[in-house]
Amino acid sequence: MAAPMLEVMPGTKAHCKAKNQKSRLVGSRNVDTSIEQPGFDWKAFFKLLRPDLLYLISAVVCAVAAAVVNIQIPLVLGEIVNILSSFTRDAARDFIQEVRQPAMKMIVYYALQSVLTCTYLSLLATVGENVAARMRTRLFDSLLRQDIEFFDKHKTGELVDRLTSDIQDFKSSFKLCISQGLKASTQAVGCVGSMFVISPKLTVAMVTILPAIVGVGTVMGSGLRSLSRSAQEQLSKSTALADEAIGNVRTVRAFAMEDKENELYSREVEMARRINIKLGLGIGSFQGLANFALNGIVLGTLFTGGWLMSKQEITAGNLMSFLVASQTIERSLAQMSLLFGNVVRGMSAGARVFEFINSVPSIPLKGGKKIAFHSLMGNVEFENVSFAYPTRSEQTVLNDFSLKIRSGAVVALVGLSGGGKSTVAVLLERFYDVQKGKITIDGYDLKDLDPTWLRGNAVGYINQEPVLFATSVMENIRYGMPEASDIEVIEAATLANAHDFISQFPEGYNTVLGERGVTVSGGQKQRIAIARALIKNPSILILDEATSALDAESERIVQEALDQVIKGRTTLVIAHRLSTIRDADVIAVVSGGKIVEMGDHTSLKKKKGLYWELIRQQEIEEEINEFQKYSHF
Ligand SMILES: Nc1ncnc2c1ncn2[C@@H]1O[C@H](COP(=O)(O)OP(=O)(O)OP(=O)(O)O)[C@@H](O)[C@H]1O
Repeated sequence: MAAPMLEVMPGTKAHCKAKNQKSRLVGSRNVDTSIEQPGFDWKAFFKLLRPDLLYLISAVVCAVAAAVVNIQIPLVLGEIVNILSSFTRDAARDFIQEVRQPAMKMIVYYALQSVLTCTYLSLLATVGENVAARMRTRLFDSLLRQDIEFFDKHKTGELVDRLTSDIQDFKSSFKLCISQGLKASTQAVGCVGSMFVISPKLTVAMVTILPAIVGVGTVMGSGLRSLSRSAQEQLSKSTALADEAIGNVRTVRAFAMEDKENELYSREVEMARRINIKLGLGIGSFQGLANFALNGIVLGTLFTGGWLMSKQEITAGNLMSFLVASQTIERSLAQMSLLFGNVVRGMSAGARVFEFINSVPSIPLKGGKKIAFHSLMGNVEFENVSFAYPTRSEQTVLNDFSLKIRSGAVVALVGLSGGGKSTVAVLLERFYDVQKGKITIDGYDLKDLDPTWLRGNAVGYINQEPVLFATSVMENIRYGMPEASDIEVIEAATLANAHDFISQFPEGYNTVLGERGVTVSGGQKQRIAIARALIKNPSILILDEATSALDAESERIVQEALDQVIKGRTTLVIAHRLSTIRDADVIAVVSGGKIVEMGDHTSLKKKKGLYWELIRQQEIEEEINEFQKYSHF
């Protein structure tokens, strides 16, 4: 019977657009500022700072000392002005003689100030770099220890952003805070003190208006802080998007999605731009208002000071000193207001970094029982396991799932897509903990076994798309057992049917693979991955669709390698192509998170159940493939 045909007229466009066309960004497009932001963890920060405490204290002392010297300068300046003005009345005295002492004092202060500035800046640079490096390594360490669930929730770009720009922001804000903030605040306080000595009346008049200015500043500040957080979140989002597109550039190219990706990225960047402009306007207004207030103070000082001078209460030199001191305060406060935006940014960046540093995974990497190699039999059992992925807790993937794999047996899991086969594999690796029931190896609950031992020694995992690293073939295989010798690497490669093709590379085992191993074919990549899993000599092997991404010839070669390596090991094979599992001791058919049929190939085929259906389906697919292959003749 002829298949019904869809007639397409020339020039007709098929419109199959979804009603609400969505992108891969849906659900994460808007910055939700209502989400509670983490507070800055001072305790964790001081812990990081502790090794450099001596440097920091020295830097603080030098910064404060430089500020104190700065406070002295207006006083000496006042002294000089008083001498100068006395010469307008009585010019017969020796000017050099009288001005020498305050001038020398001034030179010493200037020299001291530059030495102190150089010292505290160098010390601060050291402390800043040390703290940032410590922060980076702690954060990276903490990220690598997080549950797999954590990586389901966070995008790679977002995490990389915390490692790079957040730490950079925090470091520069920290350095500025000490170098400029501390210096400026000491100067401001010190100058207020010396102004009080010069003229209490004038100082009191000036200081009374300060609380109002500080109050307005605080209110504006808290608004700017939350805006700054939103800006950073949004920027992380756009970085995550770019990271995903660049990291998967082949898929982007294959679907000709460059323009679409660019459009998506531009949209996110546009949002970041808008928030940042808003933030810039906020910081600008803040600084503008601060400048206005400070200039008002200068004018007020001149006015009040002039009035006091007219009443002979202060001298011209005193007013000069007062003005220079008030200008130093002005400069300091202006510096502090400039610093403000930076500190806001730095604090929220730091809070975000500490949030991840402090995040404790529910499955620790280490701790628990290790079964000695010679007594590890490899009996695996799933006992009434129920499981839902934490990010989708409402969807039960495994429902009262039970499966027993005796030591050395090859058990194949087959079934419809989405039935939960790969989930069985990731649970055996303990990437997630089950919510009900238990999984045991040789009778030990997986939760009582050391996870590092489990993944590093007991279980070998090979999946459909193994990821290799951008290093040599030798190092990629050694990744399975870092202490392995070159000979052991070659032995593993030989067992995995990989030695011959590796030897044919001009640089053999030293050939460097591209990022994620893009410079080798799928079949070669798979065999290197098999060697990498084999080198740790695991007792239990999981082959998750290990050959399904390969063409027929590569599949045959890789299958040959796998046949070799599964011998004597408990093996869980997850497969779509039923032809690859004909040698399995037991075939378990999974559907709806349960095993619905179990037996060997012949018995299952006789039952005419789901397995039989799958075989029929595959035969039909193979027929269609064959037909398509030759249809062009
Ligand atoms: N990390 C995850 N977070 C949330 N849900 C997931 C996750 N991984 C898989 N799922 C969901 O769990 C269900 C089972 O997926 P699983 O990968 O185990 O199926 P499968 O039988 O191996 O399918 P296939 O044969 O297509 O690989 C699916 O509905 C899938 O969408």
